Amino acid sequence: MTMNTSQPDDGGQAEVRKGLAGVVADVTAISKVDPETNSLLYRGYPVQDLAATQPFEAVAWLLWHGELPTADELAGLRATEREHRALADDVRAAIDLLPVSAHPMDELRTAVSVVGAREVAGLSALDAAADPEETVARAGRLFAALPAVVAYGQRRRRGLDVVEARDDLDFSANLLWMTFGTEPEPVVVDAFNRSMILYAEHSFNASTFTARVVTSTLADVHSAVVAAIAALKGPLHGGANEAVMETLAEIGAADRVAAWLDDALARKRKIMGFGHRVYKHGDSRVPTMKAALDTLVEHYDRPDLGDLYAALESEFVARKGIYPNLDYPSGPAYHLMGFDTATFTPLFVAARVTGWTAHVAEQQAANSLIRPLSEYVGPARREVPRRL
Ligand SMILES: CC(=O)SCCNC(=O)CCNC(=O)[C@H](O)C(C)(C)COP(=O)(O)OP(=O)(O)OC[C@H]1O[C@@H](n2cnc3c(N)ncnc32)[C@H](O)[C@@H]1OP(=O)(O)O
Ligand SMILES: O=C([O-])CC(=O)C(=O)O
Repeated sequence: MTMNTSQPDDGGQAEVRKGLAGVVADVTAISKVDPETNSLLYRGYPVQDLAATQPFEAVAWLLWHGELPTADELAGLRATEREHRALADDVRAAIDLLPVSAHPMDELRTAVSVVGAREVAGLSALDAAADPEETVARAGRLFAALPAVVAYGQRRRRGLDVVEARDDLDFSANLLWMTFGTEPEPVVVDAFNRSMILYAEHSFNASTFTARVVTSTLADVHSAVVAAIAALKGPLHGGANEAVMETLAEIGAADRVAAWLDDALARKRKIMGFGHRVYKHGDSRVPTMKAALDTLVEHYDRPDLGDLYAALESEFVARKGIYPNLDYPSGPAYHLMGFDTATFTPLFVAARVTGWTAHVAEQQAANSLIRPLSEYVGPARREVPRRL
């Protein structure tokens, strides 16, 4: 039999790329991650410049439409966002069926399922898929609805009532308001807005790729987002921002870092918030988020947390040459803002839903079913034994 490298099941000649590492799976015009120049561009714009100058809503529009919005377009997006901010009764009822101890990522996954079922009720699966334009319209409504779910989750765990959305606040300030029920301070809103922009998009990461795989079967955008949330929950991906805070709490103080690391590395523990599949010399977004964290450390007068952060970073980088990723500064930043640790990854969802849905629309516009091959390594063909 002729060996054929494109048919690995036939002869084991294919190169297997474990974890698809280094594989270019498709083209995208949404973002460019360049580990060589340590840069990240959204539709051509450096992310740190967007974080310094734009409201998150404008970046959402940029990801969906390819250009920054005009004043009218931004006003239109903001009007839609405000219109769909309230916690819907069916979403609240579904969350209330879950145990209060449920992880908020599970609440969020459930909430998106409920919204999705409502959005496409009465449509066949084929019609539910929709076109990129309708997908972006649905994405706008979902983006607007998620902050109420995140806020309700944290408040429900704390035994507190829902706080109604406020029309006079932008996306970031309103999310903080609905979570804490207090007037958000501008310095906190600014740090939070930057975090949303930095988290919004990162090419073919695991959750975005998951969303594209689901989309490639012609499933609808809410199905793709449910799957993406599931992928993001894992601590090797979005769940790392929670794990960072657990690590910092476990260490406790800067002077305990060296001994803690001796033990953790001896036990081959992964140090959460460090390392990245693409960036091997540092994450392009960390300096911007670290600057936001520094502002919060000063604002809340928590130099102890700043010292602990710096000590773990310098000790781990010195020992392993592995650098922090975005989750490392985001975890303590969200902690200082007052979010429960379990709420951190849902905040990531509130941001990344923009990137995911931009990818869903891009996949729909030039679709091909995503279905790689595998190299079979199980038993050779054999006869089924006769029943005794
Ligand atoms: C928003 C995001 O999703 S960013 C990523 C968030 N995830 C984390 O912070 C979790 C911790 N980090 C990791 O687990 C990894 O760095 C990943 C999964 C992010 C990237 O992994 P990969 O590119 O597959 O690198 P891989 O896991 O093969 O690591 C290469 C080597 O560095 C080590 N390494 C990588 N990251 C870490 C870490 N955080 N702590 C300890 N060792 C690490 C690995 O153990 C491996 O060592 P080995 O060659 O001796 O076996
Ligand atoms: O790109 C990745 O592999 C992980 C990710 O989503 C990010 O860093 O924002």
